[in-house]
Amino acid sequence: MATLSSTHCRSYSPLPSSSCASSSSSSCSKLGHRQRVSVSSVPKRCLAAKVYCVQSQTSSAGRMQDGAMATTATPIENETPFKKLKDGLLSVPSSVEYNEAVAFDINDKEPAVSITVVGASGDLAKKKIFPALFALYYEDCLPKHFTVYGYARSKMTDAELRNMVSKTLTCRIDKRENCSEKMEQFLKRCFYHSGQYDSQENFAELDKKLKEREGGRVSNRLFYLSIPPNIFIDSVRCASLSASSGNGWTRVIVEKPFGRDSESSAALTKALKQYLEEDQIFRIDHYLGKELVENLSVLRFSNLIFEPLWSRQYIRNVQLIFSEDFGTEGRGGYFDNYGIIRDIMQNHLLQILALFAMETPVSLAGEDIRNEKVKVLRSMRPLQLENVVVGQYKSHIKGGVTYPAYTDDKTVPKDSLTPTFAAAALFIDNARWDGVPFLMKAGKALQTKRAEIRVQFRHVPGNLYNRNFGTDLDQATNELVIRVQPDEAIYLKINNKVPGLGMRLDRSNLNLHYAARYSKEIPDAYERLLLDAIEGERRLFIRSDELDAAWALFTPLLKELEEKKIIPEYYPHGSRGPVGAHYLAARYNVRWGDFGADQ
Ligand SMILES: NC(=O)C1=CN([C@@H]2O[C@H](COP(=O)(O)OP(=O)(O)OC[C@H]3O[C@@H](n4cnc5c(N)ncnc54)[C@H](OP(=O)(O)O)[C@@H]3O)[C@@H](O)[C@H]2O)C=CC1
Ligand SMILES: O=C1O[C@H](COP(=O)(O)O)[C@@H](O)[C@H](O)[C@H]1O
Repeated sequence: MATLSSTHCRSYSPLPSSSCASSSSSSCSKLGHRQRVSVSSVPKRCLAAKVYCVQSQTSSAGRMQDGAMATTATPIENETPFKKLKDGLLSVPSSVEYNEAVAFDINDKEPAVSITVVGASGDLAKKKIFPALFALYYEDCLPKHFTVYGYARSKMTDAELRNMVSKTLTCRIDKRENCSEKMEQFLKRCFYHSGQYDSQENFAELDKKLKEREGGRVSNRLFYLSIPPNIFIDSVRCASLSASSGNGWTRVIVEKPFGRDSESSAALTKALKQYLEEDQIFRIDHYLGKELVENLSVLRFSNLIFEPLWSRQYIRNVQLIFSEDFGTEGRGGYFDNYGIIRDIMQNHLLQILALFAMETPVSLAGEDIRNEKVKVLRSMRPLQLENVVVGQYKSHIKGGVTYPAYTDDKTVPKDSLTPTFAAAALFIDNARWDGVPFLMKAGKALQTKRAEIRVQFRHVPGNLYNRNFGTDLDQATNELVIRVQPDEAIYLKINNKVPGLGMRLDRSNLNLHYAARYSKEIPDAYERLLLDAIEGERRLFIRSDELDAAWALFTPLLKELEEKKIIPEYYPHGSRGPVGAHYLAARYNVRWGDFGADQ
């Protein structure tokens, strides 16, 4: 089994030492019990600093610890339940079914990493989390001594979990060489424990099993809360009190929704912080793990040609577009309580906007980037009802097929007014973006599936070629399109002379089409984010003050929509969405870029 090397999975340079050291020291001071130590086995991104925090065994009861590594760890052979053999290897009790890694070398002091997927029987776990873990394993990106535990109420044996996981492991790795062998090896590292989410006793049983697998090593534990939000707190409480690591770090990935509004989000954060420090909470927004979203900063800050144009001086408007060509199928129950604004705009699109519009961070360190994101979010105007259009899809018959209405879903009330579509104009009141409309559009059951950022530039002043464009000068402005998905691409629409003796201009694309340019597959967002959480890299996770700022923008609007019972504009399933979105854009002299003839 390959170990996690600093260059294998990722080849970016480690963070500057100051960034790691500063984040470590802040968590040290907060807990009070921690001391700083140097250790040899460190996450890759902190190689330069090698500074960790250690929490003594007498730390505040029930609180999980992060950044902790045992300083004077009891020698492994004293703690391990495994029997010592010659050559320094340990054998495993026969009841333990494990792969080659069971033969622990006592000289190998690499920590164990236990990943517990809470809600392992659910949709997200099957669809995204297990496949992402497998892909990381396939790429040799998981730590040497890792174990995956599924935890949920459903009764399942280890074998049944493995069967479930193998059936749903439909990931990008599928067609690769040795996939089935690798899968077999991976599945041997997967186990299951059935328990209630509010039972300390059940989590204590899990803890016991984790300890067996960890074999007396320093244990680092990652809990992924892949469960409905109403059971987040119970699970965190029980995991914290009964199954947090005694000598390593403990981190918790929390899935959205992080509340429904400012109040409920603050209450959730407060409740989580009874058991966790902020730096142990990894609030996931999987859009931040998408390749082209990750690339936004590279595009802006490492190319001279973009950053100087990145302001009101040259940019007319920015469009953030999300559309899906299917409805809420199967998730209507969840969706009806949230709607498209909370499901997509307040998180995914707003996060992209923040990365797009933030000022240059001091460094690439997670806290520096998150500081800039918070600043730009706090410079934004809360959304106004008159700047928003909401819609809901209705049934539509096409080619003899009937596509259902949103309210045809049995888990959705017949009279639901929940928006499945929304368009909004947002504004950032700072020097860089004053007056520039940021238009967002998100919808389900539309004509296409896409997520993209469109940047429309201003007209060329005194353009010598104006007459070649006819009257529609707007058609002649440059547009930069960052196509997040599908078929990732970055292209810039330019005016170009059509070859020939005459002088005819057309619109052509300078096109960076990922599939054509890069032979390497694009990893799934969950792979990147899981690896980040294991490595303690928080850059792509949402900090609580960011979350507060995000909710502050949307909460007044959401309340008004609900209190006034605003009726959505109905649009046919599979259409381009409500026409109201065009009127909204037109009010700001904008045309949606995704509807042009040459999108
Ligand atoms: N599915 C998706 O595509 C996405 C999901 N999310 C978020 O991820 C989290 C998990 O989503 P998903 O997997 O779809 O959720 P599920 O509804 O599939 O729930 C996950 C598991 O939680 C348990 N569970 C479900 N409902 C309850 C309940 N009322 N009380 C106690 N346990 C319950 C079930 O396990 P058991 O009965 O075995 O205990 C279930 O298998 C949610 O917060 C969701 O909002 C975020 C983005 C996308
Ligand atoms: O968070 C969510 O995202 C998905 C879309 O994710 P994608 O990676 O497939 O684009 C969306 O379908 C879902 O409603 C929402 O909760």
